[in-house]
Amino acid sequence: MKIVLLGYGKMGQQIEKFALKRGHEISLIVDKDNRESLTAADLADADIAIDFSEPAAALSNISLCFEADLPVVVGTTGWYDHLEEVKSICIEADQSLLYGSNFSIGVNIFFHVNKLLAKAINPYKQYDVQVEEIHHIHKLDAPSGTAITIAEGILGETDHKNKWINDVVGEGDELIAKPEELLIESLRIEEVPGTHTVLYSSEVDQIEFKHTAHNRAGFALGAVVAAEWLFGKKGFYQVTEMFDFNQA
Ligand SMILES: NC(=O)C1=CN([C@@H]2O[C@H](COP(=O)(O)OP(=O)(O)OC[C@H]3O[C@@H](n4cnc5c(N)ncnc54)[C@H](OP(=O)(O)O)[C@@H]3O)[C@@H](O)[C@H]2O)C=CC1
Ligand SMILES: O=C(O)C1=N[C@H](C(=O)O)C[C@H](O)C1
Repeated sequence: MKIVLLGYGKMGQQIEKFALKRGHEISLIVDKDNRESLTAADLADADIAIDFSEPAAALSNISLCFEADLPVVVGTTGWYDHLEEVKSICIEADQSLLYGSNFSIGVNIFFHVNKLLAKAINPYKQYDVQVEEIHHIHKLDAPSGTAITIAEGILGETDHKNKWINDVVGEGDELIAKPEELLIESLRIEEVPGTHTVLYSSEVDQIEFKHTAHNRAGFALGAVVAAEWLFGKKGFYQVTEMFDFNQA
């Protein structure tokens, strides 16, 4: 496939390596030198775009791909307040988009087991639940998209919580969650690629369910595999739809 990379930072550069290894061609890299002048015509020659840019850029990049009739895989997080709006536009305009807060296989298994765990613990009211995410200090959004997906997975299976709230440790006063609120605690530490933990605590014990990314390779390979999966399809998809264990 001829791939356009929208964003050429930490992720864009790793995605390029995996795309080339899997026999694809990078037909255009959009970075700070050409992004202001980019038009739909510049994308005409490509088969698919992969966007790992930044929260404020994702919506305009998606619009440009739709205008160019170009399927797009969106790994950028921090724009999910607009998800329903983008979904409607995508479907009405007969376009193709796949998005995911996390493309690694490990985290997608984690998403699946997280729901099973929440369902199993739901009858036992003595356990309170909290989500913790740790990322590098350059991250622009909080909570992480992955933490939001984890929290939504728990909210779908528990009777004890009705919404998530976010506390960024060290920013302002510490936020104390009400019993019905699911706290997502965000920590920013040096160059951590991404660590997510779900904690169930009772007076007598604690259950910890944790995923630690050692590097960004799993995210980057997953994004290329997602592009291969989306190519030739029409419609609006989430990365979870690529995995058989979610279809049961
Ligand atoms: N879904 C997943 O599996 C994963 C998602 N992510 C998400 O991907 C995004 C990018 O992460 P990461 O690569 O680490 O971040 P980086 O900051 O390293 O890279 C982002 C790049 O996007 C560029 N950029 C800014 N605006 C635009 C634009 N309008 N068009 C194209 N490029 C633009 C930035 O350029 P400049 O610096 O010049 O402004 C920067 O080079 C984040 O939202 C992150 O949360 C990250 C890892 C995994
Ligand atoms: O910004 C990052 O680095 C990451 N972002 C994604 C997120 O917000 O969940 C995925 C991964 O955790 C790394």
